Amino acid sequence: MAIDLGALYAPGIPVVLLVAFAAYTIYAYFSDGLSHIPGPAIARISNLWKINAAFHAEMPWRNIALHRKYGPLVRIGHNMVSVNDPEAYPVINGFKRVFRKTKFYSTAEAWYKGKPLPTIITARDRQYHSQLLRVAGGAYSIASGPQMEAKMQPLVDLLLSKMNEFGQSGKRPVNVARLLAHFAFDAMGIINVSEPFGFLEKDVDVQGAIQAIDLANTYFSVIAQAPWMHTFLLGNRFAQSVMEKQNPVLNLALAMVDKRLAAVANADEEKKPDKGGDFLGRLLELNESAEVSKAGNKLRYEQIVSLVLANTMAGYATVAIALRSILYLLARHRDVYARLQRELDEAFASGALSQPPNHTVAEASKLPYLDAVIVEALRVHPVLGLILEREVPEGGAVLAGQHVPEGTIVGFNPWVILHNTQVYGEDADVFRPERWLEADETRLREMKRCNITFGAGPRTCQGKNIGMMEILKLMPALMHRFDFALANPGEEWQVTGHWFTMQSKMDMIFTPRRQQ
Ligand code: HEM
Repeated sequence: MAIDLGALYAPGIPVVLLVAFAAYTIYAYFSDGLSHIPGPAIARISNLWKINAAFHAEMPWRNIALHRKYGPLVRIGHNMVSVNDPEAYPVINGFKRVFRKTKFYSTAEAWYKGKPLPTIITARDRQYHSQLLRVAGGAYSIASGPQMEAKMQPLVDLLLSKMNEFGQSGKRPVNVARLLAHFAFDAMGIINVSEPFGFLEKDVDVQGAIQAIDLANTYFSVIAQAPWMHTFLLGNRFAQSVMEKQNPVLNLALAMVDKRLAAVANADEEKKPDKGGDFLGRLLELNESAEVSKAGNKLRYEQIVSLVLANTMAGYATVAIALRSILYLLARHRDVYARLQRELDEAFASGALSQPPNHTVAEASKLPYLDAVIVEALRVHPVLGLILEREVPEGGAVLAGQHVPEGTIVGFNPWVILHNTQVYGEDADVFRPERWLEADETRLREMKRCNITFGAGPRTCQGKNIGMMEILKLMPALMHRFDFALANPGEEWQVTGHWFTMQSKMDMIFTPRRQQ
């Protein structure tokens, strides 16, 4: 009699699968030593929760909701804990016991000559990062000085004239999200090499760089939730042999560096490009200094390119997002708008702000309500929407009273901590600049301590002063020249909850306030 092998094995296969699944679940649940930390069931055994949240571009809001349900520590993936406790802040972001960045960041690296090119933002190795920072640190400070402010002025003027031109003096809606992206990208050309790329002037996405960053933002936000996936997709020699040469942002960075190096090499002493006048000039100058050589920190060509590349990506996206938030939130909150307008008008009338277009960043930074509006807009809508991942070092750590083993991925999502109701009040989700002016001393100190708009600790933002310079240069001039309002006030803007929390669908009408 023939034996039907299929019939014999058929009931066995589901049982084997079930047992294997149960064994994996128990292993995954306990193996990372985090079973005492609460979180959604799926996040306790896999990375599916966070991949799903990133895939749907909803990480900021889902991450906030989890903390409101489970408390200050939430397990959001295998071996990963999201933190929302101000006391854990100095532990994770301290200078003494550094929690290094995770592989999450490596997936954002461009490739150059067949290898990933770590930047000052993505670098995980402490020594490598320190070398970049030791040389470049000085270049970030000079780029926000008065010389740079003067170089930025024509770009501000151009933006205002484009708002008027495209809006036909207040008669047509303007795609302001696009204009601000063009402004912010050109601003990085000025910061790096004193020259805009031409986004604003020509109203084009130069070399498709903005589209490339948008695509990279989507890819990175999802894939970085399980970095091993990157190796099988774009993080390998085969994919990069096709893609490397077609990376428009890398190509822009290479072109900036090559052009400057050629100018330096060819010009006679008197015609040499203004050395300290922009980021790259100052960087090259510092890199040639005896001090840098003596300390063995001299940067190689590709490291210089990586710094210019990092600035271009980070500086464009963050400032574009910040400016969009400020404009949109002002347009939505007319009482705030009116109060800010009064402050600016009085400042122009009294001379506290010089007459446009000559007001300075130093003058604008003294206006309390303008400052509160900017800080509050960046708090309500942080530019980064994912966790700033860090690895718990040897010996583990105590976070929110719980032991977390070494090797665990931990971190703060700016959206979570900046919407923390214990720190910012029960109305933490509301845009209310007054909270920064009304808070008593203790509360204000805590609000500032938890303000990770620009990151924190050893990996804090190097371009903060540059970003603030752009915002403070633009906002008073814009509000002096135009009244602005949403073209479609009945519709919400669109926000992408990825790494860069990009916004769109916020067209506005810009009505000239004075005779031009
Ligand atoms: C409103 C504007 C900006 C905001 C809100 C912002 C925010 C941030 C945040 C949150 C981080 C930390 C990221 C992390 O821990 O993973 C960061 C890092 C960084 N940002 Fe910015 N940024 C802004 C503008 C800029 C500009 C204009 C530049 C360049 C000119 C820049 C260059 C950098 C660099 C180089 C780092 C990495 C620092 C390091 O790891 O050593 N940022 N930024």
